[in-house]
Amino acid sequence: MPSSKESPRSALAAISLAQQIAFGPVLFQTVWALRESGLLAAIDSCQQGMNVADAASRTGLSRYAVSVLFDMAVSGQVLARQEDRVVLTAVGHFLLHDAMTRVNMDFTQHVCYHAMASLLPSLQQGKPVGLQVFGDWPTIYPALSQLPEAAKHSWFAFDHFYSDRAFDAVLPHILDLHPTHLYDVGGNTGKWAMTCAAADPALRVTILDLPQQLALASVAIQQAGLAAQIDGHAVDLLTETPLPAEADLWWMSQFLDCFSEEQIVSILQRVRRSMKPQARLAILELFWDRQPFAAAEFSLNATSLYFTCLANGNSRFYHSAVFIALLQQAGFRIEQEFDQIGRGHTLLIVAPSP
Ligand SMILES: C[S@@+](CC[C@H](N)C(=O)[O-])C[C@H]1O[C@@H](n2cnc3c(N)ncnc32)[C@H](O)[C@@H]1O
Repeated sequence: MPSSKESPRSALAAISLAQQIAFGPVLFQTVWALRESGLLAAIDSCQQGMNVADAASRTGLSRYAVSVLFDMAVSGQVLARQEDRVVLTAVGHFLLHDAMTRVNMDFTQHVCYHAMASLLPSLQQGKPVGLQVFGDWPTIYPALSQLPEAAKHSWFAFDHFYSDRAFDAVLPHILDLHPTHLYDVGGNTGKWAMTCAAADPALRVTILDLPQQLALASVAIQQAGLAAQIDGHAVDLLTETPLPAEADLWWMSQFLDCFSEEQIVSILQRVRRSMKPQARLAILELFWDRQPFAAAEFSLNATSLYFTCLANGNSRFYHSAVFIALLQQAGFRIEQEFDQIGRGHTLLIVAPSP
């Protein structure tokens, strides 16, 4: 995949990439069918590769079905032909075995695929028109607990895949601040709250989130036996409801990217007004400009369009300079900054400006 800084070198390479884009959804569904039918795994298990007849008898698919899948997958460089057999290419190997690729494909198929056909009207109207695939909701957040099972599972797996890996890496930085009461703003299913509570039994954690999310989180917290340390505060951060003011550390992980620039400034200004003078705000975010790999930048920019089409119509993964300017506009200054936490996250420790 060329990065945003490279273009295909020749006209032939460029028109070839253009065809891959033109038929991109077809290749995606081909790989999905290969994976879900068990064909990718079956081919992987045969050292000598697999021919059409063997593949048909292993999967119950017709020879016709196997042959069209094989031909497309060879053209898409997922499979390679060796005489009358096919083997997995390196791309096919990652499509089958790589956990990140699987989580991304599941999210694309179960959450985004049908909705993305409404990208243009979503952009034109500034609303997540694609969300209508799942029902009549203003944003995806109050709908999360009621999505169809496959979409719900894939949404949470996608969200957790990235934040879980960052949580372990970021925990020592947070414990270094010696918080006594932490507000986990947009705490979702309570994973971070539970990670912190388990790491420091003296720490109190309050999750601030929409009531629907708190209901999901409280079940997990009860099950983990951490209800004495973790409580919840139901709040819609997009309303002017007063915020609690007890915490010495406010925490926002993959939260502010759920909002537009104006909403981010408004939320941060309200948090700043509620913060105790010595309190700090820790922000864990993904910035597309701080990714070391072109594929990571590509994935973040693709996910921004999920925000456009399905989440709320006006949010995105930001360029770090844009985001930092919003922090400053809301009256915060950066005290500490750590890049490459987990899978491409950045941790910002910020304080209210004097
Ligand atoms: C992308 S999830 C991040 C979850 C978690 N912090 C993590 O790092 O995995 C965003 C969270 O923000 C919450 N949220 C979205 N809009 C909100 C609002 N207007 N008020 C309060 N919470 C909101 C959602 O319910 C969800 O739990």
